[in-house]
Amino acid sequence: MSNFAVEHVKRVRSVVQTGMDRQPASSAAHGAPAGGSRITESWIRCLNDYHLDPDSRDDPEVVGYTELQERQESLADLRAVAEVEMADLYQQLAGSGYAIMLTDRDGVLLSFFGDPGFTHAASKSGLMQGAVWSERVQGTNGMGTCLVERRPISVHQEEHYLSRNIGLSCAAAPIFNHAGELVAVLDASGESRLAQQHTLALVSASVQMIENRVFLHQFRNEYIVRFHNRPEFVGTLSEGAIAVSVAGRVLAATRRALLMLGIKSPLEIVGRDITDLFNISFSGLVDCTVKKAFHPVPIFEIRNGARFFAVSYAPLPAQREARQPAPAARVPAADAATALDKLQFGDPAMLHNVQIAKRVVERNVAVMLLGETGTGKEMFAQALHRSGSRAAKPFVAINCASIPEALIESELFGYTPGAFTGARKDGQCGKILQANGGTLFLDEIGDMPVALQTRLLRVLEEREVLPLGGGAPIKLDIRLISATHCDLQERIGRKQFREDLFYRLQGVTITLPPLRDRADRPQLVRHLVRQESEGDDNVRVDDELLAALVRHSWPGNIRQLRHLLRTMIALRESDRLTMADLPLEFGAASTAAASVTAETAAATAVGPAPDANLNPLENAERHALIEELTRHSWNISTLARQLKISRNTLYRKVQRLKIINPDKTMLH
Ligand SMILES: Nc1ncnc2c1ncn2[C@@H]1O[C@H](COP(=O)(O)OP(=O)(O)OP(=O)(O)O)[C@@H](O)[C@H]1O
Repeated sequence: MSNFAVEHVKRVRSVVQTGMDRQPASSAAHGAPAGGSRITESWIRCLNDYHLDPDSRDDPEVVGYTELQERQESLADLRAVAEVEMADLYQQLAGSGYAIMLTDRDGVLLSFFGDPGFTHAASKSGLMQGAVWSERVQGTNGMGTCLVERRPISVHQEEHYLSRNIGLSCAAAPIFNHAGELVAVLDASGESRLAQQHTLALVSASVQMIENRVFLHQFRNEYIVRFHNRPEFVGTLSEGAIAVSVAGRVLAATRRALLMLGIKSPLEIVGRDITDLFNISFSGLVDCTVKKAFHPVPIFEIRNGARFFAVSYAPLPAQREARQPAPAARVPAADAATALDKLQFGDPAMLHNVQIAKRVVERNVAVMLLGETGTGKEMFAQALHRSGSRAAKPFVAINCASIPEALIESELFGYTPGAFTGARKDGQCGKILQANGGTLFLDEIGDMPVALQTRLLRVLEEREVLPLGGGAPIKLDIRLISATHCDLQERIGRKQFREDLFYRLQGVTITLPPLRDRADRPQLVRHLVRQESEGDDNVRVDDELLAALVRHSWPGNIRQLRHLLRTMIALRESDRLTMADLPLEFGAASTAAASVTAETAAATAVGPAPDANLNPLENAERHALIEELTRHSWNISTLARQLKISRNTLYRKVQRLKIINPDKTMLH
């Protein structure tokens, strides 16, 4: 234990045992925490009620993947609103080393936006999705203590109970639903030594915004009365809002509304007529608002006669329709949010991308995805497709770079029977038509031959297809998503890409960040480990390995990372993956220098010479497999059993990776 930690533990015990909590907050010199009695009371709970060891070195408690998903889904509406505010808050605090987090009522961390400099360190102390930050588990801390106290709180460095958390400064505020139940906590945590008052004010303002937005969303099908004692504040963060039924009965009110009206609990007013609250009939307020063109009108509160200014908003026509049962093929909005949300784990650029995508889900805007190979362009396209009302219709992907030029035309447009020599007798329905009603994903669009670009442009403009070899034109209804890793502007300059097609394809452009720039790499690694181990929560990556993976430059992006993890999981000796599980090539590259590319790594590898026809990752896998085969005397059956894969799978791997037994005997 460091001296610092020893001192901290002594201080915690002494404060708790000698009852120094009764000293004034200014007595910090005597050992009492600067945060005063609230912190001391929390320390007492931690020691006396939860029996927590202030120097506990236990791993942070993290819930399983399925449980995390269930918890996230049960707060889907709140998260959708909160994440927009979290992104804003993150921007406001950008550069100050803060992460913004949302926990549910049990302190389970559901959403995380990290500062790149802080994310990795944060994940070591358990600031990551799924981690439990209740006071009972993590001792005095922003999120957990806020949950116990049900009010905003700052917990600054040594005020934390566990010595392992004393590097952190947290500002947390509770989020309540309209029934007055505490449903979540918003928190900003960082390693800054600066005071927290400013941060706490920002966090509290964000919470108010979240509560207001969730309220307006939840009661979007009802009348809403919005009010304030100053007319210019109606419609702002500090307004009060009351949801009212068509009959003029109060359905719910925001916390701010209750505060302004001096009411302690929503139960005091829910179900009552609005005329019990204000000196105006509901229909009178509605008429007056319309007459005054939605300028706030003065109204008087009945109990104390206080004057307010109010506006009554009717449910919008489209929102009224939302009461009708949704058509069967429609995907619920929560699912829509989930497919796109699952693509990111707190990286600000990815979050921004997801937000843009959500905005265009139901608008038929062409989307252009840019990004290096393996950054997830196709996965993003699929999530966008699954998120909208086309989800039940086909998603058809075509890679313009991998089909021979001569075949792209028939692949895309199809042909009628006997259209050309070698054509199938019964003709072929082209990919564009296969995608009709759904989504067409044109990958590597930059590699499409110019003649075909002209044809595609015509199809997009006329919205119909004429199959190769003739036949009647067919009406087209597709959502178009295209992707490329090349610089289309440069191709346009060299006349290799049509400028008019470029503008047609680029209704909205979304740029996927390379893996090396993503702030959520630790969370992404854990997510991929979970997927590759088929949800087995026992398989974990230790800290040293995680640091090496996060440091690596990843020329092949997420694809390369996924393949490496797949190999390591398949070849693992135990469920705790460590540096020893890394293929040698990777280890050499990663420890030699963070910026070394996988190509260089393959060149410096010790062991079997890399095969020039394989990419660096395949060479890494090959190396690992040769080692395992050697250890098992090249006995395929034994190794297959050890790896828990079939002999056939292992044979295929051996062939694909061009592995030959040095004895030249058959593998057995
Ligand atoms: N957000 C993500 N979360 C988890 N896995 C991801 C994510 N994005 C991509 N992947 C994984 O990375 C791999 C590559 O993804 P994808 O094929 O979508 O990339 P791409 O950019 O289309 O690649 P290319 O340009 O080479 O076609 C896939 O295995 C995919 O599962």
